[in-house]
Amino acid sequence: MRYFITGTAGFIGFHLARRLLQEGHDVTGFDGLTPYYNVKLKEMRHAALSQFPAFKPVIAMLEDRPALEAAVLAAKPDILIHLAAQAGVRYSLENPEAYLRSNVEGSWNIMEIARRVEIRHLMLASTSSIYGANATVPFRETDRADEPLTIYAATKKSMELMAHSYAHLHKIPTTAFRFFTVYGPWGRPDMALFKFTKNMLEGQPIEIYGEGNMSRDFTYIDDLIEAIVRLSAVVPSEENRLENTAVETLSHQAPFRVVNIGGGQPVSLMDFVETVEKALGHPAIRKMLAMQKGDVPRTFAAPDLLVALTGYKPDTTLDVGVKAFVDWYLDVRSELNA
Ligand SMILES: O=C(O)[C@H]1O[C@H](OP(=O)(O)OP(=O)(O)OC[C@H]2O[C@@H](n3ccc(=O)[nH]c3=O)[C@H](O)[C@@H]2O)[C@H](O)[C@@H](O)[C@@H]1O
Repeated sequence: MRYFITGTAGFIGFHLARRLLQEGHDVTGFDGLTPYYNVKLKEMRHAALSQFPAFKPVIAMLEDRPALEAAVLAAKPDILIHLAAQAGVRYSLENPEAYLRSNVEGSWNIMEIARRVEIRHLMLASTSSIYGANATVPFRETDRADEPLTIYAATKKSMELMAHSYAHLHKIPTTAFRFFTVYGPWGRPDMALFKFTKNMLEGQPIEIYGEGNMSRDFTYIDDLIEAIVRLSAVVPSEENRLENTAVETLSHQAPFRVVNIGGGQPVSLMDFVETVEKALGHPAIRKMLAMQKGDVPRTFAAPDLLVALTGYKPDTTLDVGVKAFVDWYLDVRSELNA
C-alpha cells in the first residue's frame, strides 16, 4: 500500500514509517526538520529510513501548501497519516504562534489537500492534553474535552473539530487518535525520559515538576505503532459502527471517529523516576519543583474503544520500555552530541 506520513523525522512518524517500510509498503515522508530540538536526531531518523528504497523524503513545512500538495499528488497515497506538529505542552507557553501555524494552519492544509485526492483513510494525531484537568478518570473519548489548559491542547482540539467538518462536507473517512505520553527509543529530547536519562548520565540534577505529584499513562512506542497500524484498517463508516454505543465515538454526521491510544495504566511520576534510576543503576539528584504552568495533574486513558475496534491495547511495562530507551540512548549519545 502507499502511505503519506507527515513528521517522519519526528519520533512517532519515524517508527511508523520504519514499521510500514519493513512490511513492504511505500512511504512518502513529509517533514520540515524544524529546529525545535536537536536537528541531528531528526536527520539520523531520516537517514535510517532512507536505507529503504521505498522511502521518499520530502523536506518542507506544512504551511507551504504548494509543496505539500505537490508531494501528496506525486505520492498518490491510499492512507494519509498526519503526525507532524508543534508538540510539547510547556513550550506552548513560550511560542504559541508555532502551534497555531503548524497544528491549525498546517493541519487545515492537510485537510484541504485530502478533499482533492481520493484517500481511503485520513489519520490525525491528537493528544491526551485535550482532556485538560478533567476530574473523572479514566478519560473517555465521550467525555467533554473543551477546557484545554494550554494553546497546545487548544490547537489539537481545533484540529479535531476542523477534521469533523471536513469529514462531513467532503466524505473523508477520518480517525483522530489521542496519544498518551509516548516514550521509547528515538524519543524526543524535550520529554521527561530523555531529559532524565541525559542528566543522570552527566551527573546533573533532574527537575521533577509538581513536587512529583503527577501521573501519566505512559505508552511505549511499539505499542502505539501497533495500535495505529491496526486502526488504519478500521476505516470509519456506518458499516463498522459498534453495537456498544457507550464507547463508540463514530459521528452521526460524518465518517469520523476519535480514539484514545493508551493502556489505561497510569504511573506516578516518582515511580517513573525510580524506574529510570533502576535502568541506569544509580540514583538521580532530584530537584523538586512546583507544578509547571499548563501541566495537567494526571492522564489516564480508557482503552475500551481501541480494544473494541482492534482487539488490542498497549501493555509493555515501564521497566521494559525504559530499559529499551536507555540502551538506545547509550548507543547513540556520542553521535547525537558530536
Ligand atoms: O501525550 C500527551 O498528551 C503529551 O505527552 C507529552 O507531554 P507530557 O505528559 O508533559 O510528557 P513528558 O514531557 O514526558 O512529561 C512526563 C511527566 O514528567 C514531568 N516532567 C517533565 C520534564 C521534566 O524535566 N520534569 C518533569 O517532572 C511532566 O510534568 C509530566 O508530568 C508530550 O510532550 C506531548 O507532546 C503530548 O501531547
